[in-house]
Amino acid sequence: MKVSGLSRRFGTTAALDDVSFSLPRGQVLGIIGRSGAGKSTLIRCLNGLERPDSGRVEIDGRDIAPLSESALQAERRRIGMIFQHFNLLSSRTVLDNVALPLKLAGIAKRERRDRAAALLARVGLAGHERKYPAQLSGGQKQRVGIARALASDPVLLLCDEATSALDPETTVSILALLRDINREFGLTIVMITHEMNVARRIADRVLVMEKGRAVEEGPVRDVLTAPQAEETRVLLHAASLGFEDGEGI
Ligand SMILES: Nc1ncnc2c1ncn2[C@@H]1O[C@H](COP(=O)(O)OP(=O)(O)OP(=O)(O)O)[C@@H](O)[C@H]1O
Repeated sequence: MKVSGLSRRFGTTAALDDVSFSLPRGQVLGIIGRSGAGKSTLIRCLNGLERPDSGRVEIDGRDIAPLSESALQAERRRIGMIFQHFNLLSSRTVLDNVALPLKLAGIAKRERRDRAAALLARVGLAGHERKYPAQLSGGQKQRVGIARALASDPVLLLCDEATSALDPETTVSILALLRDINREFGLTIVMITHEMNVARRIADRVLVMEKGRAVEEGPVRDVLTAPQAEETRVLLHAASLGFEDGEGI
């Protein structure tokens, strides 16, 4: 994936200001920044929900920024997404939640049920197929979210604060699952988080955002051990104090 010169303004606010980075296929990128830094706007540009004012978003060599709405919809099928609050359909069973993207893609019932069941087994939820989301723990709900995101066989998985609603132990198990899936499927993952410790556990590379700008980008080890930007040092300091709610620092 390659992002170049991405900018997006809302009135006088530069939510994204000339952001560029690239990520080799199969790697995990952690995007870190405080509240308001531009992380959500960036991830929305990566899945085409937000149109940038300028710049390119190349996924598998194709710029998605200028695509028509219908072309974008097709492109979005290759991009999986998981969310902080899971976004599951409460009136559908776990199996149906995972099978839904396959239904929308026109896959026959038998096949989509088989594939959904296999994905649920892969994320550790065999035996839970007929339950409803309300009967699951937060970590189990996120496992359903991950299975659903994988259903359409994506080339890119976007994670929007995917562990922020989970307790520390569950966070560790979800990050481990995402790391396993990254390795097993060679899936490229972009994860936005306000927690340095989340990036530390899973990312190959880290991008630090501040006020719409990418102030630092590099291999996770370099960024953690020899931070170049003041904002990176502030975020690392907050993490070392075990105090990572971006509102407070
Ligand atoms: N639709 C919008 N209309 C107006 N301003 C917006 C809009 N979306 C984002 N902004 C502004 O752009 C800036 C970046 O917001 P963004 O939500 O991308 O940051 P963030 O890093 O994701 O923050 P958080 O961690 O709180 O979600 C903020 O100043 C925000 O107020």
